Amino acid sequence: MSDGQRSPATGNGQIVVSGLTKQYRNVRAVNDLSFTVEPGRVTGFLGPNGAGKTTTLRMLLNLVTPTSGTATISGYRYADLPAPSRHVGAVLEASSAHKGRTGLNHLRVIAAAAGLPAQRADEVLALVGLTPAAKRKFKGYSLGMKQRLGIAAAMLGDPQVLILDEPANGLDPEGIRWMRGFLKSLATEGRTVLVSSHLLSEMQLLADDVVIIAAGQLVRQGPVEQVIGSMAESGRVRVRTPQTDELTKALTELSATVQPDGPDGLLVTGVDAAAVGRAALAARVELHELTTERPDLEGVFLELTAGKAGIR
Ligand SMILES: Nc1ncnc2c1ncn2[C@@H]1O[C@H](COP(=O)(O)OP(=O)(O)OP(=O)(O)O)[C@@H](O)[C@H]1O
Repeated sequence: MSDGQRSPATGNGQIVVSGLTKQYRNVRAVNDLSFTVEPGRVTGFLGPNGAGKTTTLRMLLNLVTPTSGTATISGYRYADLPAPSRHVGAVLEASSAHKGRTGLNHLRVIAAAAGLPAQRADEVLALVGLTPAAKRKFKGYSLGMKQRLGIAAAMLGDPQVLILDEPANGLDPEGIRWMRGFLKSLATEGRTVLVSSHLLSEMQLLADDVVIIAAGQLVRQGPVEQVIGSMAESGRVRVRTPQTDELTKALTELSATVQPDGPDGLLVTGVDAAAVGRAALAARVELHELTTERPDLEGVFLELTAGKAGIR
């Protein structure tokens, strides 16, 4: 609450997912998934379409029953938290509300149902910058305003933990920038912020940590820079040369993997740019370009999830 009151079940805000599995009739949506999410950080939950992100978040929030495994928030299963709405705020899809209701009234109704003071509605509207639209009807809200209203509702109980499913969906660049600043500031206050997304470039700007899943399974978890760095070691070298055949032969002898890239280009993995340059010199091959490609999160993500069908 704004007066600093916290739920008795506040705990540390850590999220622990352990051996979590969800089997639907024909689909194993989540498959023995384990990861942790720390307070004071923004954690990006990444995966291609159908990877199991939404199912995992719904299991965390007790909206879907796991087939096996556990998901806890501050040591409690969501259903066992004494005052869940004061401990965990969630935005699972763009906010829906009674079309004729104003944004402020929408929040007041939710606050009343959760036993929170009506004044909290005004406070959270201000928090998300919607005060000027407080008295406007929901049906006139833009998608960006609806997203903000959803976040405002999630913040009513001043939660330690915030869970958002694709919050940047449909936002314009200004809205995305606002969201980024807002979520970072919540983490700076010591809250746990877990955000699912397939917008990898956005996650690179927003997240401190990432959890990457594909086909229901963990692919990689760690600080963004570490995940990118671990891939950078096996980064690609781009080469342009009029003598592609000679260079391919020389590099293959070094056990490098060489792929053609246009008529005079090669993409080389398994050796660094210096090794490619030395091999070219030794083989008297003329080089027109020699570049190490530093992978960004998008590249890491595609590489890590390659071959794992997202849609199952
Ligand atoms: N209620 C359900 N019944 C049957 N299958 C389901 C159900 N919910 C999800 N699935 C399937 O489980 C898999 C994971 O879906 P989920 O929505 O969790 O993925 P996601 O990573 O959130 O994907 P997206 O980014 O597309 O939202 C998909 O194959 C989906 O079709």
